[in-house]
Amino acid sequence: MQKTVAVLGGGIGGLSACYHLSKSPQVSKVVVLEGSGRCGGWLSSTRREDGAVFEHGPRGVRPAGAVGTNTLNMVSELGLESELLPVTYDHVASKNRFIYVGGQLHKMPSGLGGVIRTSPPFTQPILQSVMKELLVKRSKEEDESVHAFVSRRLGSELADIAIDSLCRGVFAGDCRALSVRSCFPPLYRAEQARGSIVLGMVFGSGGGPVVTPSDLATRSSKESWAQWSLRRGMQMLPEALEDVLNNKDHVELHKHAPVKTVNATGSGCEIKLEDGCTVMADHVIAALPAKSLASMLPPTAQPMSQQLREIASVTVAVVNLEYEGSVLPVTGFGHLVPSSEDSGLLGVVYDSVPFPQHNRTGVPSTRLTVMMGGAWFQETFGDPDSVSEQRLLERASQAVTSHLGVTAAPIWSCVALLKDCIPQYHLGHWKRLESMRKYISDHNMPLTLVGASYDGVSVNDVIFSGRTAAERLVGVV
Ligand SMILES: Cc1cc2nc3c(=O)[nH]c(=O)nc-3n(C[C@H](O)[C@H](O)[C@H](O)COP(=O)(O)OP(=O)(O)OC[C@H]3O[C@@H](n4cnc5c(N)ncnc54)[C@H](O)[C@@H]3O)c2cc1C
Ligand SMILES: C=Cc1c2[nH]c(c1C)Cc1[nH]c(c(CCC(=O)O)c1C)Cc1[nH]c(c(C)c1CCC(=O)O)Cc1[nH]c(c(C)c1C=C)C2
Repeated sequence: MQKTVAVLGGGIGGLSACYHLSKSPQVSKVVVLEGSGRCGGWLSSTRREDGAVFEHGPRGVRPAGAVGTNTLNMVSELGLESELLPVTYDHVASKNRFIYVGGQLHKMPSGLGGVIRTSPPFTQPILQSVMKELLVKRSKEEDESVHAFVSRRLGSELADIAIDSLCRGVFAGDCRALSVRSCFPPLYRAEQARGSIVLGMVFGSGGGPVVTPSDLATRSSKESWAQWSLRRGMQMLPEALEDVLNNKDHVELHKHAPVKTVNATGSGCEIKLEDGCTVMADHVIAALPAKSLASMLPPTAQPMSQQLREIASVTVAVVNLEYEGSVLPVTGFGHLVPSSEDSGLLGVVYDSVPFPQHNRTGVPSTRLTVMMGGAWFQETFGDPDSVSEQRLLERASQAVTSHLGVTAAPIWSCVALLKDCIPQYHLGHWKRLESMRKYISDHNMPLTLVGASYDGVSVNDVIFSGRTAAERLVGVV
């Protein structure tokens, strides 16, 4: 029987689900309901008339692994190949990443030399921690914080500085609260399968999907791409998806359509919008933040809503700055700041280094992005609804001056407050997911969960979750 499917949320996860559903002959109609006036969610780029592009959300996608291959396959199908801006592994933006410790920038150790030598701010060679790791016993715990896991296996110095910074640079989160099992599944699996991260990396630890690469994905691995963006910014990706979907007769894409409630009927679902309209569907794919979905479910689904509400998220202030000329004292991807150095200042991306194509044309300039807040937003800036743009701009400019010695004032800036933009997979996240999915199955709910709140926050993970949901629904996997 053919199905009508409603996709709630037109972020990259919802668009990906819709794209894959729209290819199936088993789906007669797909209705996407997006609450805001644009699709794409956190993929948002400002394009200036002089050619400059500024990213407010993601700025680079990794081509590695099955999920990276899957995204490149979609990019190829969308005809975006000529718009790609690849950055290879031998590019300075891939080789140089810095951390700001003790008031100074330090290059993160990389390559064999970096692992053998003692590189400040670390007080011993990383190789020493790696050798000792082989001897550490496997844990019997079902989950552990990222900090506890790394302290136990690699020592507290790496946990306090490197892993603390990494968790801020990916989740804007606190490694003492984040779950290793859910945030870094390959690390967890390596210990479970091989008894060691190092052995897991060398011999593999199983798990993970397999995706057949397109010519584009094959080219990316032959050419050693470390990351990629698009000529007119990451927003090109949802725009291209939207174009394709708008040209399909059986797809309806509604913007300004905030969903209020979702109720299971005997044979499907009734979706009520804020404006009073009703949409009926055989199945619902919810590609919304967990908290938003929780507020839509009926009181009878309280155990499910409760679990959804337990998936926290953090607010990040993203400040784009543009400077006249070349102002950076170092060159690389950017720098991260461990929480012990300055908890409210997460890091600075040197956007002009990986993607100089996004600089304004003609006149030299430097584009930087300062990211602030995350798990430390409230203690640093107070209530997100009360903090002024001026305060955020001043804090960001100050950081550029003190960390990078840039004394000139920015010639252009943009402050964006991204409320609840990155979900936090806290300890026990895997159990919450298992229990929610069991609840859905036990109650025969015509509902699938998609998006960053569940199985990975990267653009690749979210796109893959949309595809998996669509394919499971139509019985491909
Ligand atoms: C600052 C920042 C930097 C990042 N950097 C990177 C990076 O470099 N690389 C990378 O891979 N990933 C990065 N990410 C992560 C990635 O961008 C996100 O995890 C991903 O875009 C989330 O997609 P989503 O579709 O799950 O959710 P969202 O983008 O949140 O989409 C959900 C959609 O649902 C809509 N919605 C909400 N409520 C309702 C309602 N009631 N009714 C209807 N619609 C509703 C929203 O308007 C939104 O469009 C970054 C994220 C942020 C915030
Ligand atoms: C300073 C804050 C942040 C910076 N980027 C993000 C935050 C919160 C968000 C983010 N960055 C990445 C991802 C996707 C993860 C993935 O699995 O692909 C997300 C959600 C990519 C990323 N950025 C950094 C790392 C180490 C990674 C993981 C993938 C990779 O190795 O490329 C480091 C990093 N992020 C930021 C800075 C300033 C920085 C390091 C110098 C900004």
